Amino acid sequence: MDKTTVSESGDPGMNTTRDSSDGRCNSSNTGKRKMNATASGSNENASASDRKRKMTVSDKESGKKPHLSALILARGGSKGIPLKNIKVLAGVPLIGWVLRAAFDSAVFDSVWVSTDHAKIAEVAEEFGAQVHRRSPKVSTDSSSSLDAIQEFLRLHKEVDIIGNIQATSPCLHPIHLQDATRKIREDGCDSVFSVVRRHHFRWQEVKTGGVDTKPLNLDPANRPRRQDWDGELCENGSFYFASRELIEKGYLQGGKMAYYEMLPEFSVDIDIDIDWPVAEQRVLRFGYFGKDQLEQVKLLVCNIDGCLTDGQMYLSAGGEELVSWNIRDTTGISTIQEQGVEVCLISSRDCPIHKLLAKKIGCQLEQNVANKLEVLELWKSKKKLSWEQVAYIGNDESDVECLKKAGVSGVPHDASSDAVKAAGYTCRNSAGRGAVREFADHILLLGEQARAKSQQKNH
Ligand SMILES: CC(=O)N[C@H]1[C@H]([C@H](O)[C@H](O)CO)O[C@](OP(=O)(O)OC[C@H]2O[C@@H](n3ccc(N)nc3=O)[C@H](O)[C@@H]2O)(C(=O)O)C[C@@H]1O
Repeated sequence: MDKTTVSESGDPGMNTTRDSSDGRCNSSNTGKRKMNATASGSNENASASDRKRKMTVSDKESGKKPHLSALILARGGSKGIPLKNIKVLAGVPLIGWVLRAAFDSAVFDSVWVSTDHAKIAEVAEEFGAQVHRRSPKVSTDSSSSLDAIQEFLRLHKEVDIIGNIQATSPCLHPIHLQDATRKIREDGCDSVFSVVRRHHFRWQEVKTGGVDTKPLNLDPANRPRRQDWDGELCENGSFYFASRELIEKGYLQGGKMAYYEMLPEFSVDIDIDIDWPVAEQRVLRFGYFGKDQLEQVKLLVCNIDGCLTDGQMYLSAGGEELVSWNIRDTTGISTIQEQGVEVCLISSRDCPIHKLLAKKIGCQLEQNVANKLEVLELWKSKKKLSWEQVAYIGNDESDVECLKKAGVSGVPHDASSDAVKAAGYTCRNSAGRGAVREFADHILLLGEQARAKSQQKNH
């Protein structure tokens, strides 16, 4: 059966659409804004064996807890945006955003990325996911998500339920996945998918009878005001949970269905390249930045060479060493200092110009450092800070340990691959070309989020 048939038979959102096509805008219970199971729990497209199988999903009799796998599909051949699934969005490769939410939700028995591309596999493993190397057959432009999920299930017999999370919706939070999982595990749903409520009047294109269009979900003689209409539920593409049995039969939605309503600010769906900058802004405001971001950063330590400078050495004819830096970066440092974050500079070299620079921008400086972590630990304990209050930006192997320890860590775009792996944030800008400014902005934004979160907690 195709997707349309499935939806028509059971999706409460689709029922709203159908009823509205003759001008009636059907009300649903808006009190249940967050999560709403199919009211009747009816199983219009499920056979008797489907129902029996549902027992298997909840596995009440055997007592075995069904294995729930998060599965992120990330093929390499995306058309609009090349290698979209690992393109860095606000400092994190696209799949990283949803992988972080999946792990922190702690609801999955396993977390997988299905890919046909070596680099995507590498990034997936860096984020802790297991990798399913899928066949080229389910990786073409015309292969559907369902094809790829079915292939995964054929090769992973231990999995009972799939939570297919789309990387193209990066504003996902652990709470969304926890709520959806409850619908599966506790309420016995066979499938749950995410939606967003929209108040769009839709018109159908008509090609016959001299008429161009007809209304699909409104009566032009009686146009409802937004506040008098509950709107419609639209798939927002964030996730689709479904039991093995449903998927094997060719459905992602069916059986006892529930939808999970996400607020519009979390409903991002990157489809084409112009969506990217909008998604970036959205994720900075509403994305999930991990569990440990509630502390305000109090100290930023910056490796001078290869972060503040571009790592180039200049010599004058007289043999004098010259260093250049970018005013954007020093402005970033001043801005963060004004916000109460102390900035310290560190370098493995000894250079008189570093001293002048540090004095000019009012930073403590440690030069000739053989072990940067030792210095970082010393500053941290002298200033009585926790690691969560320390941010570090570095660019090469000697920075890796500091990047791993600091609560907030960043690297310029052109940092070494070891440093990139160890850091939480990869700047769009390169060393000496605005990376430090960008990282400072990132820290300030995290600070805003921390403040917002603690205000929410206090209310
Ligand atoms: C579950 C499902 O049907 N997902 C489809 C979604 C969904 O209908 C919408 O998001 C709803 O808003 O639409 C598509 O969405 P899109 O093509 O962007 O794919 C979503 C994510 O899944 C990966 N993918 C998809 C298919 C496949 N065979 N392998 C994959 O790795 C993509 O790389 C991307 O990260 C579409 O626009 O064509 C195609 C997707 O297949």
